[in-house]
Amino acid sequence: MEICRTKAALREARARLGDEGAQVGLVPTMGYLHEGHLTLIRRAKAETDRVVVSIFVNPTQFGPTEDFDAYPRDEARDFTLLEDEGVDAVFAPDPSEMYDPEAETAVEPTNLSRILIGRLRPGHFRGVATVVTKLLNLVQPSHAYFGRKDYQQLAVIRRVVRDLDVPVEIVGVDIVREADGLAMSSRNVRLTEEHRAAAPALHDALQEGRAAIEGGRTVKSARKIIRRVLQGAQGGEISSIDIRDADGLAQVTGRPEGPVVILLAVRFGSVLLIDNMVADPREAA
Ligand SMILES: Nc1ncnc2c1ncn2[C@@H]1O[C@H](COP(=O)(O)OP(=O)(O)OP(=O)(O)O)[C@@H](O)[C@H]1O
Ligand SMILES: CC(C)(CO)[C@@H](O)C(=O)[O-]
Ligand code: BAL
Repeated sequence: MEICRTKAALREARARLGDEGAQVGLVPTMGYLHEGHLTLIRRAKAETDRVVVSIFVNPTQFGPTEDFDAYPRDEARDFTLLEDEGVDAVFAPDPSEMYDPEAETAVEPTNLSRILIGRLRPGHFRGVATVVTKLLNLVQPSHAYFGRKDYQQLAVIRRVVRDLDVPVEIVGVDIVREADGLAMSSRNVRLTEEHRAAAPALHDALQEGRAAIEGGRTVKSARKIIRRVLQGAQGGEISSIDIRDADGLAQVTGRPEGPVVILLAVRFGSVLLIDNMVADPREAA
């Protein structure tokens, strides 16, 4: 596995990997890898000839009071895991390598990046869209893999690629969960024992919300049910409960007629957990 610290080293590795028209899969991550990340990597391995993983805790997607410094990191362990998965190259640059201090260009879908998580984390999706665009330009993959756990992020990236004619196939991968339903996330290690025990309430609430929508309830009624379940989570502070059109994330009211996505954000101490689930009333029993 080639370890690339600079953009120049990455471009050289990419040229070698892409010989004879090989298809290249890119899996962008912020490291501290878990089974969710490994599932993305295995999918990339199955669908492409060569796999590049990036590990970069991107400072520009964190707000000034957010957890950039506290974000968990363990590069040595990550490299071992990637080696074991048969990854061909890893890109792990310092922020100073990634960003020219004089850069003045950014990428941001104007509407999609300002709703939902974009309201909770102003500037977040501008940071994500810009760094992902840079990674796509550097690696020039045929396919790039993203988790559905970050549902809005996936929508933002699809929008960017479509609007800017980026020649890549974006692949969404289902959420990988712990046995008790909690969505895997690098930030889960920062939960206290009490908060960790309460956190599966997000998954419980999503399941109840989905059952309500698929049972013909209105959005308002489903939100009420979800709120009640989340209020039982000791130490959890509800940041947002949203039920939106599953494709474009437009607002939905009344009784949904097509697929919707239920999006939750709950704060436990300084850790913001997010999760989501699609509900389709046409699946009603
Ligand atoms: N449980 C999961 N199931 C599927 N994909 C996941 C899961 N967790 C993360 N991913 C995906 O892995 C990629 C890298 O995510 P990232 O490195 O931010 O990990 P993370 O666990 O989401 O961390 P955090 O949410 O704490 O920032 C993203 O595309 C993300 O959606
Ligand atoms: C896509 C990403 C690697 C961009 O920094 C990040 O937002 C993440 O890990 O989901
Ligand atoms: N996986 C989302 C990255 C972030 O929370 O910044």
